Amino acid sequence: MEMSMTSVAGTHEIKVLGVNKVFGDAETGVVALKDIDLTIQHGEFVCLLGPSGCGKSTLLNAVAGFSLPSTGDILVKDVSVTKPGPDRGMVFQEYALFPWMDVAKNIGFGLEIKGTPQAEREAIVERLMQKLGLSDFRNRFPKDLSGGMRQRVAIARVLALDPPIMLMDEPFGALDALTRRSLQDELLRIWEEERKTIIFVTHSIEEAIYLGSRVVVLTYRPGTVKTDITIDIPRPRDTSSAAFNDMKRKLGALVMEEHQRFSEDERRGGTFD
Ligand SMILES: Nc1ncnc2c1ncn2[C@@H]1O[C@H](COP(=O)(O)OP(=O)(O)OP(=O)(O)O)[C@@H](O)[C@H]1O
Repeated sequence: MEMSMTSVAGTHEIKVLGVNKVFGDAETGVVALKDIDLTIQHGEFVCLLGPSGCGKSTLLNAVAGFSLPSTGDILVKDVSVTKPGPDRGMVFQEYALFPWMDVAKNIGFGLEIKGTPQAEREAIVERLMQKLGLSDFRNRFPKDLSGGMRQRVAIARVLALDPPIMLMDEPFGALDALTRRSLQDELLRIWEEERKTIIFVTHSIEEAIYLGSRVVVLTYRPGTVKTDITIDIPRPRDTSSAAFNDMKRKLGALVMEEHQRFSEDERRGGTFD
């Protein structure tokens, strides 16, 4: 499968402007994010990378509108984010499926709430089940699915609402290596076909380089932008190529610096959790 690097860049979609986030008291609280500025264009695949506690989820949740910045602003298409909205779909690591609904119902649930007519709803669910290889599992319940299948359902459920922006918080973190790679490939295919803007949180340097058109490395507390780098390795990316490994070394050194700060904090019995 030939994949090009071309995304429909040009129009900015998300602007993070001087964002700070403090949990707790302004004086004594945890500064999770400090002076974050980012502009993300339509069609970019941005990976947020960094060790535990550097504020990746905090930043993603702020873009999602789940937890707003203490100061600064986040704009989506020039409109300030104040709450979650249908333009931003979130996929979590923990699947977040409804255990009492089968696969087809889980995928169609958001459409049902939205009042999409049944015939249209069924057509969308059908298309997504085919796209994600779920057709044979349509009547299964989440408890009878593997982790990889559950995550496919979670992705299909977000895609059903067709948000231009997908926010993904370590969605493949709990999967084994082979399942993870096949879901990464499916996500890339969907990104290409559906022209989504994706912000994807990961701990994994290899995953960030494999997926991202851009990788943003955050520093360990307070979370600031340490590096913001375009990944222009041609797709499909060969993880054993020299270019891939050069990038891995470069980003690995940067992430390691932050990981050491995290470890020192941990040794001091630090305040992280
Ligand atoms: N609700 C909260 N109350 C207090 N502190 C919080 C809260 N949420 C996050 N933090 C703190 O903010 C910092 C950033 O947390 P965040 O979860 O965003 O990091 P992360 O990079 O996503 O880490 P991980 O990869 O472990 O999820 C951490 O030090 C964390 O302890």
